[in-house]
Order: sequence, then structure tokens, then C-alpha cells
Amino acid sequence: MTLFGPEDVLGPPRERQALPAGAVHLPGWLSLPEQARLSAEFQMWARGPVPLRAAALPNGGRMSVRTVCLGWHWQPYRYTRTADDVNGQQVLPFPDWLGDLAKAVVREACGATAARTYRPDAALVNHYDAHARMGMHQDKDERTDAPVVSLSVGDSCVFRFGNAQGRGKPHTDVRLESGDAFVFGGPSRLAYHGVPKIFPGTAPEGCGLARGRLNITVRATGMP
Ligand SMILES: O=C(O)CCC(=O)C(=O)O
Ligand SMILES: [Fe+2]
Repeated sequence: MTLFGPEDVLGPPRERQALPAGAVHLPGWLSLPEQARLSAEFQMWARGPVPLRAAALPNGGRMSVRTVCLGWHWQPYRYTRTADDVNGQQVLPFPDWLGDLAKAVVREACGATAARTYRPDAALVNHYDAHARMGMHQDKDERTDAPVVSLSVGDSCVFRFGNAQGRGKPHTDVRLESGDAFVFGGPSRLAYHGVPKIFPGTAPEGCGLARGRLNITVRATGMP
């Protein structure tokens, strides 16, 4: 007889939730050491050559999330080689190991055939403080239909996953926790999604992030 099963330490295992076709949530996909590595890399990415910044919006406002990009620079709403809205520098290259990590997620979520042709070339790395939000939007600046792979580290959040028709219902609220992966591809590739809430102080010990939430979306831009 074992005295303590994993549920006693970690709480009940989280089941995969029913989601629209093409959307897959992989709870606990990353180990704590993998989460800590992403946090450590983030600290370096945030220093530049293009620093972490709250992107300026065409309406004159700024995003509440702060973002640093790899491979291609993203600004609302396009990809460019140089960060012309920040300091004109070229962003850091997209790391092969991050592409391999995302490919493994695609293999699990979408199958071996999808993984074979998956060639990501950019990542948007977002940091949320306790008050940051992301409104409902589509990821539609990419010129490919490759799935988007999202990796989360640090504080938990509500990730609202909707439909491709508009910002309204139906939508599903998923709690994304440190180490979770989420994929949206196929019929859900252009689904609206957003982050209405962060749960401060919920990051697990050992994930490497002192405060806030890190989210990395790996993408295939289709840029030449
Ligand atoms: O933070 C998240 O989970 C989602 C981020 C997102 O939707 C984006 O960067 O486009
Ligand atoms: Fe997005």
C-alpha cells in the first residue's frame, strides 16, 4: 500500500477538457526543469537586442502584456525583420530547441504527419503581471495555416477559447497552469482567444519565475 498517491501531493489529475475541433490542451506537458529553463531563457531574451516592451496599438494605447519576439518581430499587426516600433534592431534568432519542443507538442496534439511538415520560425514571448490581460483576438498575421503552439510558465490564468466567427460566445474557459501546452490548429486555427484573468501567486515552486505569467506562442509565419 502506498501512503501518498500523486493526488495527495498535486491535487487531482487534470483531465483533457472538451474543446472545439483543432484545439488541444495538454496539462502538465513541461516538467519543472523545462519550465525553469524557459524562465531562465526568458530573462536573457528580455534584455534584447530588442527589449521586452508593451507593444503600441494603432489606437494610441498600449498592450498591458509585455512582449519580446524571436525569429521575427511582431508588432500590431504584422511581422517585420527589424523592430521598427522599438529600436530598429533585429530580434534574436528563433532557437532550434524551441522548435523541437513545439514539434513534440504538435506530434502529441495533431499527429505524426502534421509534425513532419511543421516548420515554426518565430515565437512571441509574453509576460503578464497580476493585472495584465489580453482581449479576444485572432492570430491571423501568419501566412500559413500551421497550428499555433502555446506554452505557459508561472502564474495560472483563465484562457478563453472562442470561435472563428467573432469575439462572442460560444467560448470555453480553460485554466492554463505552469507547464501546460495548448495547441490551436485546423478548424480552430483562427478562433478568437484571450486571457481575461491572471491568478497571482499561483506559480509552482521551482518553475523559475518569481512573479507573473510567461506565455510563449510558437508560430510558422510564412514570411520569406
Ligand atoms: O497568453 C496566452 O495564453 C495567449 C497569448 C496569445 O494569444 C498571443 O500571444 O497571441
Ligand atoms: Fe493569440
